[in-house]
Amino acid sequence: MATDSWALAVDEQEAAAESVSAVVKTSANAEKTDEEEKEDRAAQSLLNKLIRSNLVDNTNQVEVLQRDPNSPLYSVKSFEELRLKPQLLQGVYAMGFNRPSKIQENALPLMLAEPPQNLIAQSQSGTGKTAAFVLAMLSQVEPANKYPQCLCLSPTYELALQTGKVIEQMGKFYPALKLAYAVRGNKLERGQKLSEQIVIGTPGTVLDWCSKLKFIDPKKIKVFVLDEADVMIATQGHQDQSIRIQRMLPRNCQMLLFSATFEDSVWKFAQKVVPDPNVIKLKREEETLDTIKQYYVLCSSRDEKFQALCNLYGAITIAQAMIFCHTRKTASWLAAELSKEGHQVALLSGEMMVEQRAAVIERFREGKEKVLVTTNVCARGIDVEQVSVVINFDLPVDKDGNPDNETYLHRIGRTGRFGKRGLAVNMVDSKHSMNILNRIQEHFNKKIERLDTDDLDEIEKIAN
Ligand SMILES: Nc1ncnc2c1ncn2[C@@H]1O[C@H](COP(=O)(O)OP(=O)(O)OP(=O)(O)O)[C@@H](O)[C@H]1O
Repeated sequence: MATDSWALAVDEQEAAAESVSAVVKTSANAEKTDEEEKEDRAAQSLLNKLIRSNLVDNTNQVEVLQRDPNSPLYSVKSFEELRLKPQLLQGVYAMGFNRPSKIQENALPLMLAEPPQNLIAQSQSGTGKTAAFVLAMLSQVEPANKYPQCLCLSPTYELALQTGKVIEQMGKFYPALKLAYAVRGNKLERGQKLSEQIVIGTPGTVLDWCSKLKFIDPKKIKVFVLDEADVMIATQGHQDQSIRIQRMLPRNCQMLLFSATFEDSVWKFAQKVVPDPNVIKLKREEETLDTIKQYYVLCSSRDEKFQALCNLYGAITIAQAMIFCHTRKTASWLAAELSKEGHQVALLSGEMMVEQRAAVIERFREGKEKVLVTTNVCARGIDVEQVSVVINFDLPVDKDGNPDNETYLHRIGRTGRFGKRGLAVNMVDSKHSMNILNRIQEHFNKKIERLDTDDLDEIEKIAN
């Protein structure tokens, strides 16, 4: 098709699509609001926890900023060096941990020092932060004392439960140790005092339990952990509540704060909650487009995009692919069409409960399905490492309709550790999306080649 008539056709198509999307936007299936995006951060974090069974590798150096720059930098290569109580070491080994993770190497000696040190630590999810602070809590707790001594704040009930599970596993050789969940809906009788040694909960309920209801005596807390600080501050009110709780704790209480990211707002918050901190940072591995072959295909309609996709599948062997769509509606349509063609398709959709989403990703990861169709919001922050083919059925744009370069990079980029070659195919169906594609090319200064999916020889070539 000549470019002009293509452009004309897609303009008409786009105008029609826009009127449809206006209807979609006002319906319950509308694109996400900022508020929902914030909730998503908690969901994302939970998803990562649910599907992760191993540590995430990272070859970046750990950056350590010690409160006392004169004290020697101490790092451990084994858990024995930490002189943990025997039942704790037993717990660590029972979890299958042989040696400390990269962040644990530096964080554990600081956290277990005498006197215990305050710490702010940032590293991407899956690098062993939870295990590290659970170890710090368990090494200080006195199971014989029947009152709360360690307090851990989590942004949501579900995240609190996940941390609780780690405490239970790691602490299983402490028979007298008990754990309480300070979460909404967990009602205690007035006047009661908690006997559990570790309390984990969400800021609102913990604050009530420490102040109004007095179930916990904050003055007896020895270790205070604030987990997922970046998710925490995204939730209305959590920041203030956390600060109010922190103010009730004794001066010598150890304060620990963990976050996967470290934007300015998190850093400011961290400094308010953790006095005299040591700071540990582990940079996320940089993703690059260097090992990726990038193409675009010109289409004039959604059906043509689908046809192009079928042609790709007909010509090359694709072990596993991830396909990104802009809306849930397109994603469900595409998944249904691909199933009709006989593909084993998994659909990741925003309506699903977080556990259902985790199950879908898990199955895909295990190779039970070969194609994963998803919207961007659903898959943000989730690494499915083995995927070598990524299709942008719709290009990633932000809410103002500008190219979302960061998402583009995250969808198709590879880090050093998965430096395998990959293939990315972008479907372009309007002047507008061509413009987005051009801006993405400019941003990364990387050429995206045109691919004619009607030409089988050409497709075969790209696979080699
Ligand atoms: N030293 C270790 N050796 C082996 N596995 C470990 C070690 N430390 C943690 N793990 C495992 O690695 C995975 C990620 O650890 P963990 O949950 O502590 O990371 P995290 O940084 O807290 O992640 P998130 O931010 O998602 O909570 C878990 O399955 C955990 O059991």
